[in-house]
Amino acid sequence: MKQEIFAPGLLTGKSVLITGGGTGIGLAMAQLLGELGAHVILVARTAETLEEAVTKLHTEHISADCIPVNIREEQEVTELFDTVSAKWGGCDFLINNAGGQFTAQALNISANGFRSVVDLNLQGTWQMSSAFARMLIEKGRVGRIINIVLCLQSGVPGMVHAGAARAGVMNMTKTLAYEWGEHGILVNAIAPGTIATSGLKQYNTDQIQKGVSRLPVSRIGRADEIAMAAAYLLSPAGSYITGTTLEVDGGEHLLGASDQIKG
Ligand SMILES: CCCCCCCCC/C=C/C(=O)SCCNC(=O)CCNC(=O)[C@H](O)C(C)(C)COP(=O)(O)OP(=O)(O)OC[C@H]1O[C@@H](n2cnc3c(N)ncnc32)[C@H](O)[C@@H]1OP(=O)(O)O
Ligand SMILES: NC(=O)C1=CN([C@@H]2O[C@H](COP(=O)(O)OP(=O)(O)OC[C@H]3O[C@@H](n4cnc5c(N)ncnc54)[C@H](OP(=O)(O)O)[C@@H]3O)[C@@H](O)[C@H]2O)C=CC1
Repeated sequence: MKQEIFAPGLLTGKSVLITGGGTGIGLAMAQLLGELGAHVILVARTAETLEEAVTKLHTEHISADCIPVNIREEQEVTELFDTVSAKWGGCDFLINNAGGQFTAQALNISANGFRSVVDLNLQGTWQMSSAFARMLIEKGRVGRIINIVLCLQSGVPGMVHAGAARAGVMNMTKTLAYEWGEHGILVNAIAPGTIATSGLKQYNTDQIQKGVSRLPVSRIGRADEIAMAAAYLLSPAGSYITGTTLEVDGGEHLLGASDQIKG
């Protein structure tokens, strides 16, 4: 199906670095962008998971490599881009997909609990974006960034830390699009709704089903539906789009806070 939507070889000659690329939505993006000809570089903390993903992609004739990195660690991020520069001369696209949180009522979240989620979703995304842009500007190359965020229009009950962090990323997306436009760097975000991945295992299945049944498109989303949005933004069709957040959520952003799950 995907091959019928996007032209074969659409991304040949391009390379894309995907954080959280060894699992779920990140792996689905690696698969589609790789099928379309891109060289994919997967980044996450767990080397074993990354290596399994790369092996799988190689069996599908996709050009893939991986580098274990914790995006919360500034030094590791700096070294990552040194390696990407030295090995491949840089890369064209960055997808900030790594992220997550634990669910808890706001009153049960400590300062450190809040900080750990902000560190991952906001600070980590900032560190990756900043290092990527510096690399491009130094090399005189253009590029694109996609930030994977969260559907948060009505607040995010049970995930105050993640909602706040992702709202920060959505605003950062606009500012960086503005500031880095002159360097030929496009910056956009995709806000997924509820997407069937192993990342959902920490949530109650009945609650997910209940939430999903209230959606205008009353089914759970698929990881490849997020991947197709990313392919669109990274293709020549996305060349005049910057500073926007694309909701791929079956209409979840139209629901009120009372329709959402409490932590
Ligand atoms: C409409 C349809 C709707 C459908 C509804 C479904 C919508 C789902 C939408 C989103 C889906 C996804 O994101 S899917 C992606 C899922 N993947 C993930 O979330 C995994 C990512 N998680 C992580 O990496 C980590 O857990 C992360 C959150 C960053 C924390 O990492 P750390 O190693 O720093 O964590 P720790 O050291 O263990 O803990 C740090 C502090 O947090 C506290 N802490 C940890 N768990 C806690 C908990 N459950 N409750 C309170 N506090 C907690 C600890 O006590 C520590 O605080 P102190 O005790 O004070 O020190
Ligand atoms: N599934 C859903 O319904 C939704 C998901 N999202 C977001 O989409 C993204 C992908 O989620 P999904 O695929 O579902 O779930 P996953 O749990 O599979 O994805 C999270 C990925 O992030 C990586 N990661 C976590 N922390 C770090 C870190 N500090 N440094 C580097 N990598 C890290 C993980 O790998 P490792 O643990 O090896 O580091 C993992 O590959 C996440 O940001 C998630 O919040 C947003 C809305 C809905």
